[in-house]
Amino acid sequence: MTAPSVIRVGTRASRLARTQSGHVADALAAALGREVVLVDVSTEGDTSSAPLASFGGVGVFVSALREALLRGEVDVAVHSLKDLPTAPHDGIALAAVPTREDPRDVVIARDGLTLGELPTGSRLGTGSPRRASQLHALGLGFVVEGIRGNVDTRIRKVTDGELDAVVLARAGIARLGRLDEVTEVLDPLQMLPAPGQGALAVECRATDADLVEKVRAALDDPRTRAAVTAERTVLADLEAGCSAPVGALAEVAEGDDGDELWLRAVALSPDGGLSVRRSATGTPGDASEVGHRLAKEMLADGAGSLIEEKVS
Ligand SMILES: NCc1[nH]cc(CCC(=O)O)c1CC(=O)O
Repeated sequence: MTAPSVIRVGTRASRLARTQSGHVADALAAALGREVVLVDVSTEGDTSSAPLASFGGVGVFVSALREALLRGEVDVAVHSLKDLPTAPHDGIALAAVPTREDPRDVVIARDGLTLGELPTGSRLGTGSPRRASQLHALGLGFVVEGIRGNVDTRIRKVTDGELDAVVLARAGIARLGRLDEVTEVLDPLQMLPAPGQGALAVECRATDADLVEKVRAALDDPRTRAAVTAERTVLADLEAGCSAPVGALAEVAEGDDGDELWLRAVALSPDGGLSVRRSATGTPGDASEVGHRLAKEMLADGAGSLIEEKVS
């Protein structure tokens, strides 16, 4: 028998992606006792500063890594789970969903301010329609400006005085070691995170059954997997029925009869003036069923028409 070969972990080249992939690589090396190396895979999303929507949305970050995986250039691909399209990809297995970071969004504002302390007319940066509509929904008269670029670039817009605040995922800030700059952690009651936020997706070629099994055994957290399954099921069903911004968060907690899953979701009109907000409970084993049930209820309650209700 030949010695086990090196495991190549593909990563985007941004500091956040390299940090995330580095953690996964270290954990794999420790669990499997194999040599693991990081391989940079550059994507159009990293090299272009054009609006994401103009070249296929956040899916561009994912597809370059998946292509490298399918071409056999890398053996494992690490993504931010919230960037993954909801439809499964042929030939790609979601080998592991590691334990999630805190999924909440945070504010980094000038002068240590919170959202409630920022004056009317403050300029807030976010490229996310979900964050923009939930910020508008607070009714505080914020001016929301579209921004993109990596996390460090976004924070610099506040430091440079170009913006009063930015809203970002706490998980990314934590992974970059910049939590001390956070001025407020947003309660999901006001700002429901993106489905899958704070979680990673570790993918392998589906044909690599042995590696899929080893990666799963080493890194998968069934509670996180159940939570993100529920969230992404809501997103997929709502995407099919409406194109409004969607937030969703599932939490798994120990109950009297085993683990319980609690799912909350919101769909909003772009100006935040209208929203459908619902919750549902079930068990982690029924994660998809809970998601389907909640989405069905939201669509029945008008989530599908939010986008048309846009007020000029
Ligand atoms: N939108 C891009 C993106 N994809 C994943 C993260 C952060 C890490 C995560 O949510 O897992 C970010 C930055 C952000 O939204 O602040």
